[in-house]
Amino acid sequence: MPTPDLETALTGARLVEEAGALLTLGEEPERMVAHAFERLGQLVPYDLATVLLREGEGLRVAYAVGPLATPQLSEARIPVRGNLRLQNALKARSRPATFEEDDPGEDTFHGLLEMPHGHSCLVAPLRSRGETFGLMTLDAMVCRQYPESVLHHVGVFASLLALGLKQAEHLARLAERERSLAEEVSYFREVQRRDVLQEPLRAGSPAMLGILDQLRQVAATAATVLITGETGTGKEKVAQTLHHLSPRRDKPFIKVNCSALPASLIESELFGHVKGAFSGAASARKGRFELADGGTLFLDEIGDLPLDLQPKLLRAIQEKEIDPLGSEKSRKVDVRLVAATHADLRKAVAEGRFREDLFYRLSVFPIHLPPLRERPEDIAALAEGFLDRFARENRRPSIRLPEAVREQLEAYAWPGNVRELHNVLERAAILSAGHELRLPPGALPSRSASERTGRPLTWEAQERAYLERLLRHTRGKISGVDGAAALADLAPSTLLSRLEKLGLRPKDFREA
Ligand SMILES: Nc1ncnc2c1ncn2[C@@H]1O[C@H](COP(=O)(O)OP(=O)(O)OP(=O)(O)O)[C@@H](O)[C@H]1O
Repeated sequence: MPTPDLETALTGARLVEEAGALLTLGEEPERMVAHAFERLGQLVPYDLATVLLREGEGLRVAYAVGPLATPQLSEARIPVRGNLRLQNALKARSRPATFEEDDPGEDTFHGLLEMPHGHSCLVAPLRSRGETFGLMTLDAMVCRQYPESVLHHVGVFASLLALGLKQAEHLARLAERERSLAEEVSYFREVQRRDVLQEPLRAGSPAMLGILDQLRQVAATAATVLITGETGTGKEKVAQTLHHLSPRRDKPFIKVNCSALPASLIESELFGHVKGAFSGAASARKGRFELADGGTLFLDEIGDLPLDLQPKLLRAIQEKEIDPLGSEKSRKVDVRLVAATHADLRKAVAEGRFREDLFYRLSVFPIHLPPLRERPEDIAALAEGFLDRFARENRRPSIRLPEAVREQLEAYAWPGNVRELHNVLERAAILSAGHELRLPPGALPSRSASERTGRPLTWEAQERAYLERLLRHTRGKISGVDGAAALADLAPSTLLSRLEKLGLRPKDFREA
């Protein structure tokens, strides 16, 4: 028959063994603490068991279990100042201690719980790497519940509990870090994918060649650049080119479209947020400013940036510092800012929709992209670039741009600018079977004279335009009284040979 002391020692050893197993299971911390304390209760009964973690000058109730664990206790703050027992327990070399609470002022949960005079308490330090990061406490309503003999086992239990808590904390931090890294990696993959498709800026007109010169000069500096121009004129292309010409080319080029995001999201998208900054912010997130650190941040449609965010952007540019949402600390960022807009920012300033100070700060180096109709000399270079890319991407032999088609393209007004040119050429390339580009009928919607450039068409382009209209009118019919030859007052064979010379096929107009 074991003596009571021996029995306590055996139960203690078993308990510590079991608690050790529970605390290294890698369970979610709440469950782990609850399970471990349940085992401990078999050796040292309690009405309240808690884990108190150091926070600022005091302690915070992180976990509380047992019949006395009221909701009021959870997350409650416990002052340490003026409480000698807690101060001693938190000292570097403190050991688990038991005492009877006779001075209500010394009571750990004073003001939170009503405990009888002289009830039993036990406090043990929680340590990691030599630092006491918290305390574990046991309280029982009755007197003399905790004999000195259990202190050793409670001490070993507390060490295991400390290890378990720290492990849980590290695992959570790792998981969070992994999640945020995965997000960054997928973001950069996307950016890189776009960069791989990156094509050089094409220029043939004096205006664009001049802009290219300006880009080379300003690229070397850190100056903010404002690019203006109609939609589709190549503002983003120019911003990318600036980045590639600059010493920042190996760092990220990050784009934010200020009009694509709801106003409520732009702030956190640009500047990031800390965990819990707003409901739904389950974890911290880096903003685009930080993602662009060392590189270039391209703010497209800057005219749509909400007025109340404009001072924050101004501060980011001037102080090179950002304040993530919910954070008390500013962060330094080294970002080259390029902004673009199709809107008239001066007008927006005059109407009070855009801050004047921000406008001046952004337009240190303005670049205006003229509409494509004002620089037809770019069209051949652009078209050849698009056709090369199309052939490469589709593994097709290269497609030539016939002179007559080029002239037609140059005579068109391009309301959608370079983007429209790209789309028209892509469609034409798909429909052209041979090595020469053929514009399908109706590829360039005809516009009223006032919408055109005013530049007279060449003879050939004029002839093509006429013949296309003619064939559309007769739905590809050549002979007969209502055929195209009769209407044009030409012999059918003459008409056919002209059509052939221009690469026009009557059958293309039949279904049109
Ligand atoms: N000079 C150029 N050389 C080669 N490609 C160009 C050039 N200008 C524009 N592009 C191409 O034309 C398309 C439209 O250009 P981009 O997206 O840069 O225009 P944008 O002015 O930023 O348009 P938006 O105002 O609608 O955002 C893109 O595919 C772009 O790569």
